[in-house]
Amino acid sequence: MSAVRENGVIVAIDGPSGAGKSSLTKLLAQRLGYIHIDTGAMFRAVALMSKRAGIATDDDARLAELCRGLDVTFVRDGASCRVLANGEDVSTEIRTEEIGLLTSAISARKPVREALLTMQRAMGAKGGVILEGRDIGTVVFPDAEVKFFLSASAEERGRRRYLELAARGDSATLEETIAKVIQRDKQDEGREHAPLKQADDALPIDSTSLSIEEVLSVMENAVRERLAQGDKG
Ligand SMILES: Nc1ncnc2c1ncn2[C@@H]1O[C@H](COP(=O)(O)OP(=O)(O)O)[C@@H](O)[C@H]1O
Ligand SMILES: Nc1ccn([C@H]2C[C@H](O)[C@@H](COP(=O)(O)OP(=O)(O)O)O2)c(=O)n1
Repeated sequence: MSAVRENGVIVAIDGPSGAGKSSLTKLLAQRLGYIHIDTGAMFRAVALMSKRAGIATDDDARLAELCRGLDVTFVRDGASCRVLANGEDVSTEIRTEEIGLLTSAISARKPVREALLTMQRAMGAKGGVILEGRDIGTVVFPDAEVKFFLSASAEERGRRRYLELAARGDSATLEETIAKVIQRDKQDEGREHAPLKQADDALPIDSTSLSIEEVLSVMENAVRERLAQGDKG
């Protein structure tokens, strides 16, 4: 394991859709005073911009060009965090189910992964960060000091998404939502470049029957233990 970096350790949180990555990353970052990097939001921003530009999901040349001209940044807004694509606040627009599925397809393309990999490494290099995504512990920061692989059953993840959608007034059924979660798992696990998979040295957490508080406590303890080891780790 590498020594603790300038601003603290790097924490990697990977796992499938609906496992609780975003919620836990946000809470853990608050507890530790760390920066939260939602890499899914970065891929979502690319997907949104590609849709607006009418780029086909397999047009690697145009996707590469799009990524070259795209700057994705995060700005804090009270307790929440806004996502800016070339300065435009796209936080709400990137969160639809349609963009979620498109993102899953776009994020399988090599030029998109390469462009965002460079951005993510630059954002996290000094430590004091938590990155959440699919390939943080395996590809982006294989030397991250603390790695979690957060999962839950597809039924439970679908149920959580369904509740979120219903609260937003969306009419999707529970069955449809579970089916979409399973479809996204297949796409994310089956792709050639940086597929979703658990790093060998990640701590697996199955949140199916754990509360958010319980998961947070496991994660916080693991990070604090690593910090207490300091440079000896
Ligand atoms: N352990 C948990 N128990 C119950 N609900 C949870 C748990 N973890 C997350 N949730 C809820 O599930 C939904 C999806 O969580 P989210 O953090 O967006 O997952 P991900 O980022 O992995 O897709 C949210 O509504 C969140 O509040
Ligand atoms: N590091 C990452 C993060 C997300 N992705 C892809 C795979 C996912 O299907 C989409 C959307 O990810 P996001 O984390 O925003 O999705 P959920 O909130 O888990 O539903 O992006 C990726 O390939 N690599």
